[in-house]
Amino acid sequence: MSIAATNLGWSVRRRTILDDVSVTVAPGTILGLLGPNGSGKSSLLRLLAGLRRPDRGRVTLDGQDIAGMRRRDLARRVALVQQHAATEMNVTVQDVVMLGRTPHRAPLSGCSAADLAAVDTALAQTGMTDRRDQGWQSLSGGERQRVQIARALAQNPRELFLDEPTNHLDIQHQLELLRLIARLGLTSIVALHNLNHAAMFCDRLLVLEGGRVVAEGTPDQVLTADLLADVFRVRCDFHRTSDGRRHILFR
Ligand SMILES: Nc1ncnc2c1ncn2[C@@H]1O[C@H](COP(=O)(O)OP(=O)(O)OP(=O)(O)O)[C@@H](O)[C@H]1O
Repeated sequence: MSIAATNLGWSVRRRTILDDVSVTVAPGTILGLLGPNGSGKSSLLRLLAGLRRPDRGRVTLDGQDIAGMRRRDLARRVALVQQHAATEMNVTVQDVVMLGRTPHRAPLSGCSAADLAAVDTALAQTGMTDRRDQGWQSLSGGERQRVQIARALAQNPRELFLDEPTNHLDIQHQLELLRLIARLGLTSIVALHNLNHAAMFCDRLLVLEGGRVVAEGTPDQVLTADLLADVFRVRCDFHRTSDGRRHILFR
């Protein structure tokens, strides 16, 4: 297993946000994290990326507990794109993407050829090459989202965690981004609200409700009429896409 979490629990001021959550993701596969608003998806991603310590349970990377890893070592292999990632300073797109190289650079050293090459590749992968000199503040919401993803890719992660990465993107860019994530072949965990995109692009799905895991498995196993009614409070029919994927038709 590349990443595994066992029996994670996290509470804030005696309110339980995550309760007994276990997750494993096989190397090179995509796990879709689903659940209604407030079910704990972002909180779980932050625990998995080591930004918060769980109160109970542990997260391991290739069997090593991340609690014992140096922050820099963790940042060299795990990248998290959070919702509403903001940068207040007056910086260019290239500057933001270069931030992804921080864990790979020696303190106070300049950019190496490898740093510049990684930034070029990340800009190209996200279709932002021709915006590299544009100011961050002047970008649209969708463009900012793509730049944040470029920053994560410049980090050269082996594990990539994305919190609703398709927010703000038009449909073409939503699909392009999900195709890109699938092509990268990284171990990815992606919180998504679009259940059909989850069925199209994820190898496995994990559904949270009230901070607990209520379903886990392949899209066909998880996206059932009963689960959609119980957890998401919607009624639906199903259809198969030409490539055999489950497609939900909401009533
Ligand atoms: N630092 C915090 N302090 C207090 N409550 C928090 C904190 N972080 C998260 N919560 C609460 O935990 C619950 C889960 O939040 P989280 O953001 O993880 O949900 P989510 O599934 O990502 O939601 P959404 O789909 O709306 O983005 C929410 O009720 C939220 O208010």
